[in-house]
Amino acid sequence: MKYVSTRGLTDPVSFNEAVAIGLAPDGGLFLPESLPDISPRLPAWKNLSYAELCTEFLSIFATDIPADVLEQIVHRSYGTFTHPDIAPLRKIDPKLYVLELFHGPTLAFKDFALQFLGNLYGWQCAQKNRSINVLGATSGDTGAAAIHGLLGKPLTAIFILYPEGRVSPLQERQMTCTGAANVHAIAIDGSFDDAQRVLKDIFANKSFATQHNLSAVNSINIARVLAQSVYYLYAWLRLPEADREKVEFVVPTGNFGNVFAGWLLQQMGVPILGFKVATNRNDILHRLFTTAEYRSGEVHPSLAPSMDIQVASNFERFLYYALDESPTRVNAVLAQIKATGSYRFDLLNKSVFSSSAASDEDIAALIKRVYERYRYIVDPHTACAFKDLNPQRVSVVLSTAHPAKFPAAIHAAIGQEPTAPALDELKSRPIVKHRLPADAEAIKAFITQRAV
Ligand SMILES: Cc1ncc(COP(=O)(O)O)c(C=O)c1O
Ligand SMILES: N[C@@H](CCOP(=O)(O)O)C(=O)O
Repeated sequence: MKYVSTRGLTDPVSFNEAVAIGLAPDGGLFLPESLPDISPRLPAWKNLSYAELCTEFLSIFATDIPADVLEQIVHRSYGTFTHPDIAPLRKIDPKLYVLELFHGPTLAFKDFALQFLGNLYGWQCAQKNRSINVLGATSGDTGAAAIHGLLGKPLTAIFILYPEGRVSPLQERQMTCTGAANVHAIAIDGSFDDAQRVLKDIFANKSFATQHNLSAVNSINIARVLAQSVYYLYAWLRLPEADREKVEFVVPTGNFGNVFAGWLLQQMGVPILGFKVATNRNDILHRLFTTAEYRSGEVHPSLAPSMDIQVASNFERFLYYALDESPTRVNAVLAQIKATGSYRFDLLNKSVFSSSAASDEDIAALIKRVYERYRYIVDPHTACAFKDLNPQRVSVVLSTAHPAKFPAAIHAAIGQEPTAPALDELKSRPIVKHRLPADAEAIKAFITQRAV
């Protein structure tokens, strides 16, 4: 299987290369050169464990990794999860399920792909006997999960950019209290969008990226997306047949990586009826799916900080398919958005997406309502997904983070503070972080001094 860039100016590369480079040299995002039809395999996959299913699924894409190596990497990655089902699917109402994605080491859905990616990078480094410098941007959870995926790996340094004051205190502690010398948490002045823009600028500087063997942990990396597709598949296989036919996955959305991973699976023949994009007050994608106009705006802090995003990087991947896999058309649309800040699409009637946007007031009310109705505590991101559920469908809400990561918002809504031992132990550790401007030159100078 080869991987092509959404912008069409990069020669196709193998899975290992696409993972190692992260962002395509032409600034585009890698995608499989063609999507397989996996529908004939579904019956045989029904009773597989999470790790077995993941190995089967990824072996279709990671064709340049030996089968036994892939199997070991996958089993090691999900061995760190605390729930035996890895991604338990809980039925909380006749037409409502919650897919719990927070049983990994950092208590957020990012662990699914980043435990895998960390072990994959470890194998690549050992194979080639070379070091890598991993660069990521985070609004809270990717950074923590990437750091914990790479912690203790030899030949590796990790640089994570996050917006100062705009991640939850415990998310910040997960990134800054590791005590590891190869972890560099960099608080920048600005928003997550600023951090992501700087990151893309740095990756676009080919000589710098090559000189330092820069690798990406954000969902610009195709390994992230494919590893995240697996939990949709796992959940779909566990639904009763009658529910499968009506299922809509409801996905708290920021950078569009999570929901895109599910949509991609549908393109491979898994009969999923729809996807609901649940945003917070930063509702660019909700406006897009309701008005067909993409218009970027300013980012506003919210009670669901990891979704405080206006420039959703994986939207480019969706665009590629929506524009008939034509890089020329993708480039033209991106150029118009860059020049004018907006674009009107005529493609949305083809789409299976619906959407919602939750204000901070909504989030607090939804946490309370879900607790009162189901005795179930959801974190502020997951709460967004409970807004305006479609009564005609069976909803599977993706629970993207453990509520203990956001104790203040939960306490304000229901008067309780959920806890988790992994977070409690961080509270007494010293914070080590660096403050830098959201400026590519400043970050590059910092990386140059500390790269391995
Ligand atoms: C807890 C949580 N929920 C939802 C999201 C949004 O996911 P995505 O950026 O893949 O759309 C994030 C950030 O990625 C997150 O950390
Ligand atoms: N919400 C994310 C933002 C980065 O998203 P990614 O999926 O591209 O890594 C975060 O928690 O950092």
